[in-house]
Amino acid sequence: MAEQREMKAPWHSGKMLCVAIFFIAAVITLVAISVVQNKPIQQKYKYGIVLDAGSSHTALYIYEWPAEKENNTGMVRQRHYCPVKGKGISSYAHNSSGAGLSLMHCIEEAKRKIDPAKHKETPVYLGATAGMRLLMEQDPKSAEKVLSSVKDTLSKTPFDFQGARIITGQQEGAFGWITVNYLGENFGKAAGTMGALDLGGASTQITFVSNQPIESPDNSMDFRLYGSDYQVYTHSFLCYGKDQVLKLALEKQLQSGETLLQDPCFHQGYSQDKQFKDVFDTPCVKTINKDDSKENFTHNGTGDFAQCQSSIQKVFNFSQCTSSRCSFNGVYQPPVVGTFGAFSAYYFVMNFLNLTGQSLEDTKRNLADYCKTPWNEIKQRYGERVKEKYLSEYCFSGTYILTLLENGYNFTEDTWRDITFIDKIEGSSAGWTLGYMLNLTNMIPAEAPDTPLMTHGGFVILILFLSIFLLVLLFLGHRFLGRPSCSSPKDIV
Ligand SMILES: O=P(O)(O)OP(=O)(O)OP(=O)(O)OC[C@H]1O[C@@H](n2cnc3c(O)ncnc32)[C@H](O)[C@@H]1O
Ligand SMILES: [Ca+2]
Repeated sequence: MAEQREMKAPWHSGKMLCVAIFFIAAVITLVAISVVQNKPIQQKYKYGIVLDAGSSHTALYIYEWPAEKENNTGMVRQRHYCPVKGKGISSYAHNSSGAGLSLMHCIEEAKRKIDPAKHKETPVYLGATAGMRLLMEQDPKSAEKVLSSVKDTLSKTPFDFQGARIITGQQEGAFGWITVNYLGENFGKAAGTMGALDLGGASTQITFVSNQPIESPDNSMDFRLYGSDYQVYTHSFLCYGKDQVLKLALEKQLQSGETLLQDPCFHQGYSQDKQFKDVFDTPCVKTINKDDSKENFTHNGTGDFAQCQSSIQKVFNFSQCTSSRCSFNGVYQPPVVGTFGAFSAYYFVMNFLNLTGQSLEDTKRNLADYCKTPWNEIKQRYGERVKEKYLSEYCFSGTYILTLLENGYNFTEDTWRDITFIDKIEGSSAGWTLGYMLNLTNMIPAEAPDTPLMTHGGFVILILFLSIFLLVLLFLGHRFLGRPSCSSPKDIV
């Protein structure tokens, strides 16, 4: 017995040491595997640049996303925004080289914002919208020259230039819809998608998933995104952006050949001399100035919301419709359904007027009060912080937005509550640019990406659990079998 006891002590401590070493080695190995396999030590980011060459101005957006997760919904975020100084590229029709030059400041900013090691692999796209569509209609040679100028500038940057083109109204609407639903992480979810309302300077888009079959193929787009099928209704109204509609409304009031215009959409006390050519010199205005002996007219305000609304209604044609139902100008539109995000000028204007989140009735009452306010008072209240041109036009723009939504698209007191005026979602601007880039970089899969079997945290817990289980197993083995598992044969005598 004494001999046996003497033999057991060294074997016992040797075995315990052996078990401990085995356990520690197992934990280290498994945790190392978990770190290497389940989570990269350093997140690698990728970047993409889109220039939105709008009718009123150009803006550069930088997007970034973690390289390993580029197919997951909601991973791409806006990293930087740079507004180009001056007007949109279509304003360079008579000085085309200026169009490319105007982008340089934002390109330099992008070079500083993106790691130089990533410049070569960063795609850059330019998409032009309604301003260039109109210029292409009016003066195609100048439009081509402007496009060449921006292509020339962008191809000389260190980035991977992928093209500068005029996008269609359908694309503009559809990519805006993709952007808001990608950022809202609505794809592949049972709750459904959000419609998109974009109001620019020269065109406006409405895009949503209808609950009825779409009667007109021109207004229908099919997508399969993240494992779900979507049939989207979309329409872009060229000339119904807020700058062009202002011209249409002035044209209607100037038709009598008057040189004094009493405009209910501008504040009482507002008075400016304006040139006829600023109203008539656009392909959106089909009539010509009948009396070209006069260059100027005086634009006075009378500040009357109800009269302003009737004057704006005249720019819509509600009488002809060859489909079962129309919005305006004979364009087919199914009834609006679901929630809507309204961005760009919808947001700028309604946010300034403090008219977001109110009922349709309250919105109208408050806008009527605003329009009634004399111009002097408006200037005193806001003149310091808002550009005078924008300030003078908010009554007109707000009334146009209400008329377009209520009389144009047929939103009612009820469905008005489904509209949210939005600027950004999770820090990224609502607009077509993100959806455009996601599409061109193939970052929206048709099927839902495979979900990882387990989260990183879950994996580490599993490893720890397995380690403890191993330890218990070894302990029980020692206790009941009484055999050392890693001693040398010499020890077991
Ligand atoms: O889509 P298109 O029609 O090509 O035009 P855009 O892209 O240039 O149009 P934006 O959405 O940038 O702007 C829409 C309009 O809102 C105007 N705008 C921009 N900022 C504004 C602000 O703070 N307040 C009022 N209006 C503003 C701008 O001049 C345009 O007339
Ligand atoms: Ca736009």
